[in-house]
Amino acid sequence: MTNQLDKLKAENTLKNKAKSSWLTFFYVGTTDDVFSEDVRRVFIINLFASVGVLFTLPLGLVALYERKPILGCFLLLIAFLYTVNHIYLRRTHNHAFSGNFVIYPLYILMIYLVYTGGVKGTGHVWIYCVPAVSLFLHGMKRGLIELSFFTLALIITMFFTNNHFDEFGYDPSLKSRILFSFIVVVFLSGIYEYSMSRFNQELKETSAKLKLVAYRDPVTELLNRRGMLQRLETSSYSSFHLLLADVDFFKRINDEYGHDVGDYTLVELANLIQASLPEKGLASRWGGEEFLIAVCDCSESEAYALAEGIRQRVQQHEFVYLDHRFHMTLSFGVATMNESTPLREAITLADNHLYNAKRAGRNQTRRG
Ligand SMILES: Nc1nc2c(ncn2[C@@H]2O[C@H](COP(=O)(O)OP(=O)(O)OP(=O)(O)O)[C@@H](O)[C@H]2O)c(=O)[nH]1
Repeated sequence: MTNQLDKLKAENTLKNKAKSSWLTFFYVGTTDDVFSEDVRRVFIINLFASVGVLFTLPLGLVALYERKPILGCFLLLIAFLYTVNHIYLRRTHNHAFSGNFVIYPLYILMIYLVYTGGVKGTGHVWIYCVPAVSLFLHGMKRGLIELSFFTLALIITMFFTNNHFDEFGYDPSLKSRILFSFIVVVFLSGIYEYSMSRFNQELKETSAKLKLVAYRDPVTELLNRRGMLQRLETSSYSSFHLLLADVDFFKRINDEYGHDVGDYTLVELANLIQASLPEKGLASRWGGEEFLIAVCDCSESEAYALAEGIRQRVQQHEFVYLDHRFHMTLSFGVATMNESTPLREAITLADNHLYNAKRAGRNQTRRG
């Protein structure tokens, strides 16, 4: 039984690995934000270019074998261009330029196929992939403009040039059927692209809103505990100072004036703290009436001085809410996070120092 479970687990891990390397190939390593329009375009270009190589390479070889050197070389050139395109995209992630690499050779190839008839007069059957690729790569506006020009080129090639279409014994009405069915595909692809980009936009907005709710405190609009931890844990700084502040006797404000005044006090305190922060300082609402501040690029004494500055500023500030006027004070605990003191340990230290500040009578700053 355990053996079977282990086997199943190993199989799943292998499957996941295969899946992620497959995705990494098409996303060229940019799978972090799959809602991003840029990432979506990179994915589509790569997917299309890869499918393109899969088709143009064997068809090019077949064309060469059937002694159609121009068509064969054209197809092989496209297979080569699409392969180079993947390498270029992988290195630069520049999808705007890379998209042109995919679409313009495709337009030319399609017109060429319609003009010459391709292999045994089947060239025109490939034009239906153009609308989807064009709209995917260039979006609605530019895609539709380019498709109008392409349709015009198609009309000229089919109806006004001495093309090879008639050589294959097709019914003359087939040309107009090809044109109309192509326009229908343009229309359907347009609808699909429009709904996809709207859906994507809404998904992005919802995701941004959810992130805001998940990482921000709605009362003070500061980062909340989760947001602050995420910022600190992913910070590129190997050392910073933590200033943990707790409002003294905050319960009395709620009890005396009500919860609304309590909320107003928290907002006012958040504003005072934000206004006192240095350029690289970060403030958060750590808990009920606790604020955690992080500062870097300064000495421990400077971090202590900052805590004292905020404490004095708050002490001198008069809080006014309707006809209520009152003063508040803060107690601070300061600690430093560095190579020898990891983040969680530094937070605990700051908390201990804050506790000492409270025990020593409040309205003061303590450090190690
Ligand atoms: N208005 C309001 N009150 C809050 C909020 N979050 C926590 N509180 C209140 O904050 C108060 C914290 O009280 P205590 O933990 O006893 O601390 P304190 O009164 O500040 O006293 P010391 O910390 O010991 O100086 C409680 O009454 C909570 O209800 C909030 O979002 N809004």
